[in-house]
Amino acid sequence: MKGFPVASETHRQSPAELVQSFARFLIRCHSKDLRSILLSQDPILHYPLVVEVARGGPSSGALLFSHPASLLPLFDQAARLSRQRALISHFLPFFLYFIRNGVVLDGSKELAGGAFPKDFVHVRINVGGSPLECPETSPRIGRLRVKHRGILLTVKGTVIRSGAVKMIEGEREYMCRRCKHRFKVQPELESGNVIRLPTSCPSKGAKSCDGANFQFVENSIVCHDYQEIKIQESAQVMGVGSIPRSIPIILMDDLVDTVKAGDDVITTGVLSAKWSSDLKDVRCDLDPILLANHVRRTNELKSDMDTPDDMVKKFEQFWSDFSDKPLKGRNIILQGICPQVFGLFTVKLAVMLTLVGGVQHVEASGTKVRGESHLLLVGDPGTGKSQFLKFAAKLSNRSVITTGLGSTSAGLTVTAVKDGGEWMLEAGALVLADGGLCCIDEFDSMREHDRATIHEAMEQQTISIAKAGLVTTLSTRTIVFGATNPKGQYDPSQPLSVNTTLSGPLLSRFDIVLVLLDTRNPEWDSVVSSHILSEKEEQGCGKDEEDLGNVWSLSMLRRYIHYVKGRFKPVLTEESERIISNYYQLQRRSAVHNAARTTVRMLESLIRLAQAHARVMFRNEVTRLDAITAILCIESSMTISAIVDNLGNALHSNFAPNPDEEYSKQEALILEKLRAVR
Ligand SMILES: Nc1ncnc2c1ncn2[C@@H]1O[C@H](COP(=O)(O)OP(=O)(O)OP(=O)(O)O)[C@@H](O)[C@H]1O
Ligand SMILES: [Zn+2]
Repeated sequence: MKGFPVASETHRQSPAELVQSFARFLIRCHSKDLRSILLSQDPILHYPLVVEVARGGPSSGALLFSHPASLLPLFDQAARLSRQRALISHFLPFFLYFIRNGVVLDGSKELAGGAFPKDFVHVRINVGGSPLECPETSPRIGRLRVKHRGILLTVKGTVIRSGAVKMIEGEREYMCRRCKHRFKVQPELESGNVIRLPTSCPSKGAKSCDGANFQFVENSIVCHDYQEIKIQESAQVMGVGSIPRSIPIILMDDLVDTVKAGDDVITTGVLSAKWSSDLKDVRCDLDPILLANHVRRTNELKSDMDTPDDMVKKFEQFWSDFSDKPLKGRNIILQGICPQVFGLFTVKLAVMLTLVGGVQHVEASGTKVRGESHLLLVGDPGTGKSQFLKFAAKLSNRSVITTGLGSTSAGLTVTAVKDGGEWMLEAGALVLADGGLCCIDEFDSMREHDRATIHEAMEQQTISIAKAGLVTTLSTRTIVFGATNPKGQYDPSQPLSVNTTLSGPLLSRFDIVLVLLDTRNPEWDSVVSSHILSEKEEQGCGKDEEDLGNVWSLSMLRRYIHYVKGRFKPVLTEESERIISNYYQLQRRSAVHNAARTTVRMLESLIRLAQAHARVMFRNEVTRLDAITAILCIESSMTISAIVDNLGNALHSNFAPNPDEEYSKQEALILEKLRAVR
């Protein structure tokens, strides 16, 4: 950062000199920001002035890192001073004009040129990409220790709780009754923002005054907007078995209400401590708390997986090798899903289509139709459901694994909790998985309060809440992958809402519902047992991870899913549109159709699944193949009366030796049935 006062200089300078050198730096490197603050209309708003440490050498940040508490207020003072200077340099032309034309300024608040003086400018330090982003200054939350107290730190995490925005007193002025010396007092964070008066007069005049009687100066209170949030380190960056730690953070002024529960944030601030609330017979502790100087939301930056060009070329080469047998190519990719589980082709296809998803769009009426698909596995014990949940979580760049009860008091959606006497909103699994995948085992064990909110969360992808004075709407653009056991012995003659404790409307939110019935099929059992005993994975994992001819590795699958989701926005061809609409009409007409399932929601599911299949096939166009495959997925979903009756139990579905030939037979069958719809 050219012109930024470096450590050696600043150690020798007095605070006043420091303010001057900071002001010179701000005018030199941030005059545009200062000018835009000047020209903003609202004179009492708090304005952030973001300073990028990355544009300066390590020494410039080092001082700020070690003495933030003393330097940051000087930096704010410098911002005000530099704003005044910018104010002057901005108005010089106007002043000269007024003088030349004898115009007298009436001293009104609005100065010439539409600028207003601003008293609240806060310098925000962005350490992104700078040497201050090293482990010592950017430790994991679980690694914060006493040695970090008082230094400028940067921590990453997900907002799990957010409190109400309040107002606190930031400063009061008093006057010594004896020597009339005026001084300001700030609240003590450690004792819950209590303002304590000094025991004796703090004046440093020639004659020391030992006055202890002070008078409050009217209208000298400076208030600040104030909000407490809590962030938790992402479980994904930790090793298995470690517990994600959390830390409360204080947001003030322009930082309040800038983040919501579920957001991924990078926060720079000063680590301090606060006495825990004094409860009877409970030892008081000093709880760490971070006083935020700058908060960056990183939700949009979530996908940190860029696909290098040589990888894209490999994918393109793979598909040109399989141009004549596309489904053979597709099945090689699918065999990389949960390779330790033998067969279950239908489940692996459904998992892939769910993770890839369709294209979100907004209808003419303005309603947003979600692009994310949801998948539910209903199966007997020991059919591999949890294996798929865990594997799917590893395939997503953001995922939360939980049970229907939820792993925190917030459950699956969101709840209001009392924390240190404060009401705060606590984010549940669906909010924490926003933009990613939420795997929910024992899905039917969901608590009542979640059953009501999960409908909105899965379809509108938002959760509106108004509890304890906290009113907000949180986003849940989350893929839901649920697993549950049937209630007692599965009865194929009964609808799913009877075989599970899940209501029709909730089941209709799932694009695919697969039932894995353990029908004790002897030859299937022998195949699976020899597979498990031989410890070999289906067709063995490719020796060379990069060789796409073998079964794909987990990291290759992750890259592929991330890449096709970002690159392709598949559009339906006329033929695929006609096939999907004919199938939908056929289902609507079928005598035993399941009303809860054959709704417009099923049509949207078909479109999403067909788009997802087009993406898996590396295409930007939804063809007949994709439409028919989407129909076959819905047909295997035991929640409707299938028109193709030989699809059989998803648990015993295996990979066909010649999938392209197998598919042509199924396609002929489906098209035959659809011909009847005219
Ligand atoms: N088709 C299969 N091939 C290989 N292993 C299998 C297959 N089906 C199940 N298993 C094995 O059976 C064990 C049980 O699987 P898992 O725990 O996923 O079952 P589940 O359906 O989640 O059971 P529950 O409903 O009780 O949680 C796992 O070790 C899994 O690898
Ligand atoms: Zn005094």
